[in-house]
Amino acid sequence: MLSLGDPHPSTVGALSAGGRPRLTLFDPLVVTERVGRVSLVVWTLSERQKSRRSAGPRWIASKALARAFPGLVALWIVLIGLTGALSAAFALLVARVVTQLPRAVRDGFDSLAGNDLQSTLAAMALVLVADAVVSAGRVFVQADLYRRYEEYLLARVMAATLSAPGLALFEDPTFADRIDKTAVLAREEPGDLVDGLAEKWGARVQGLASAVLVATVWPLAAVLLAIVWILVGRRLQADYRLIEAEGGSLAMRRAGYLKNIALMPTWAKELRIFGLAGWVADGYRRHRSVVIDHLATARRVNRRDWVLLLVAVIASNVAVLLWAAHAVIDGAMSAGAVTVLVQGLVGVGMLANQEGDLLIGYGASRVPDVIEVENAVATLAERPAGTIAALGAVGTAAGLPHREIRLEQVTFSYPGRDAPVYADLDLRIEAGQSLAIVGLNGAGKTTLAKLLTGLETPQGGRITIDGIAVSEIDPLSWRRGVAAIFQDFVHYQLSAADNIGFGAIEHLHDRDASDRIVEAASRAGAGQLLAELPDGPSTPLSAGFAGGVDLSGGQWQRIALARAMRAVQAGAKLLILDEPTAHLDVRAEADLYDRFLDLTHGLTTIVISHRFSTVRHADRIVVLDNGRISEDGSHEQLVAAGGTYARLFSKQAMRYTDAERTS
Ligand SMILES: Nc1ncnc2c1ncn2[C@@H]1O[C@H](COP(=O)(O)OP(=O)(O)OP(=O)(O)O)[C@@H](O)[C@H]1O
Repeated sequence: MLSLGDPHPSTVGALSAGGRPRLTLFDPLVVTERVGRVSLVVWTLSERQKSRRSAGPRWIASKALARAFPGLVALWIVLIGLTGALSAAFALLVARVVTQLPRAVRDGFDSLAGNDLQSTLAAMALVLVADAVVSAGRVFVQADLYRRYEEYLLARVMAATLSAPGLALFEDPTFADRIDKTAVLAREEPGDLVDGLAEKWGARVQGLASAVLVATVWPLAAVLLAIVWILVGRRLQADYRLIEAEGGSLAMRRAGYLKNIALMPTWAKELRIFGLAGWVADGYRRHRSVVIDHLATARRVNRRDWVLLLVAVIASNVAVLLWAAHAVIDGAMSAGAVTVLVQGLVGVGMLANQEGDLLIGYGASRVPDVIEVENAVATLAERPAGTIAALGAVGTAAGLPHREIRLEQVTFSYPGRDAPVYADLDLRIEAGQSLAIVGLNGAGKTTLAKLLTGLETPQGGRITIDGIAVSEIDPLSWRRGVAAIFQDFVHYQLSAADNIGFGAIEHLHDRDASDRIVEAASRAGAGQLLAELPDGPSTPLSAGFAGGVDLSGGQWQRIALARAMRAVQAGAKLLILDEPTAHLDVRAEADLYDRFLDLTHGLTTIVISHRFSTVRHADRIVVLDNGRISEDGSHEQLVAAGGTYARLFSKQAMRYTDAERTS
């Protein structure tokens, strides 16, 4: 234990039995402290209550960090603690030098006092070396923890969102918001939590070490200063958290969204055409200013507290210094004790440091959402018992359907929507046949495709494939047997080969993969397109990449069809195409359908389309109207029936004839 020479007896002597300074000069402060004590306690409790309410994410994130890397976190805490201890030790040694130096100068450096001084200087050198080593270790461990924590969290985010078995999670407004937030995490720096914690706890340890220094001279002063600075810190923290709680973070998100609109090339066309640039810039400024206003409001609302706290800080520091000066004049306090006291006074203010809090809040803000999404995914992923039994010894859905797909009394509503898309829908789709689904916008055509692929689960009734309920089939196994291209298919900013090869990802690196991709492309009418790309199938499909090209809507559609064809090559037996020819010109569409029967021979195909030139090729057509099947039959049968189909068909046919006449 390092001692300070002999400041203590005199210091202790400066205190009365009750621990109160005997100097009457400080009585007003003590009185003020007593008068204010009750209100300060009440205020502290209410602040604690407030901060506890918003401390959730911080606590959850810190717990996640500690659980993920217990060893590294323990080492990091020890190093932070050591930094504080070493700085306190250094301050004590400085005070010791101040005490020993005059005696050593008086008696000479070979004297006993000189030897004492030399030992103290050697100890200081040791502390400095130890501090350098500990600080370097801390920086290293912290950087490592930062990187590992980010990787760990991003892996959790990706695992959680990617393992969601269907779309239910994305379509539930509560979870859609959460998923949005977790996705944002990938672009942020969640590791800031580590830096924030280091900053916050580093400051606390330093402040505490300084308070201990003050306490070695005057314990009551240490307690008083610590309380005042902690209250200042709490006020600062409450102000920052007020911004978060009262819409500051929402405004930040909105500002971030507008910033993305302004900077993303995909938005560039609309921004210019509709003249939205000014609106975006204004909105961005407005939302940013909300954050600043919140801060200003918080400061205004708490002005009285701030004045009180400032007075308390100044008064307590001045009081302690005056008391020290008085004690020195009285000869009751040594130079060493004064040195310790002054160093402690400066450092104890670190207890109010809240810089880390913002970083912690920033780094931790999304973690509860990640956990919520994980929990929701885990609940959704629980499959009913009997999955394997239902599929028999094979245990796979590949190759199905052999017989039929059947929807029995299917009821389905989207979360947050009152009206069901389907109520008691019955439909039997014969295996090996082509079925076209038509209907007005919003009739439920795409929803049907989502239900058949198991992306959505009906709330009532059941969907069976050869008698096995889709809900009982492993979704991965089922989807491997389905080739589906939705209206909003993904334009992967990757090579054309990857865009097509993703139809059978498990064969992407097969030796004959390139040949199969070229074959799938030519079956989908994209052979020439592929051949004309600057670098053939290896060409990136985005001008944003070196050597890349942008495709037209129709060209993208051919690539998507080629992707479906690649899945069919790999064994998919159900082909679902949602508006497959919407972007194709009339000739390309006719060309595709000339070969369509050939391409889809033996497959169960479901085509959703508004184009009757596409639809009429199907073996069977059903008309969806308000979630019900209103007409069912072949093109000829439905035209002859003279219902909705016939009416819509003749309207479209007339439009085409008019268009042909005028062209
Ligand atoms: N994710 C969703 N969340 C809530 N409602 C949805 C969602 N997707 C679709 N809907 C609603 O469900 C109904 C059926 O939509 P669906 O996309 O199946 O229609 P559609 O017949 O394919 O329409 P379109 O011809 O315009 O593509 C519509 O009323 C639509 O607003």
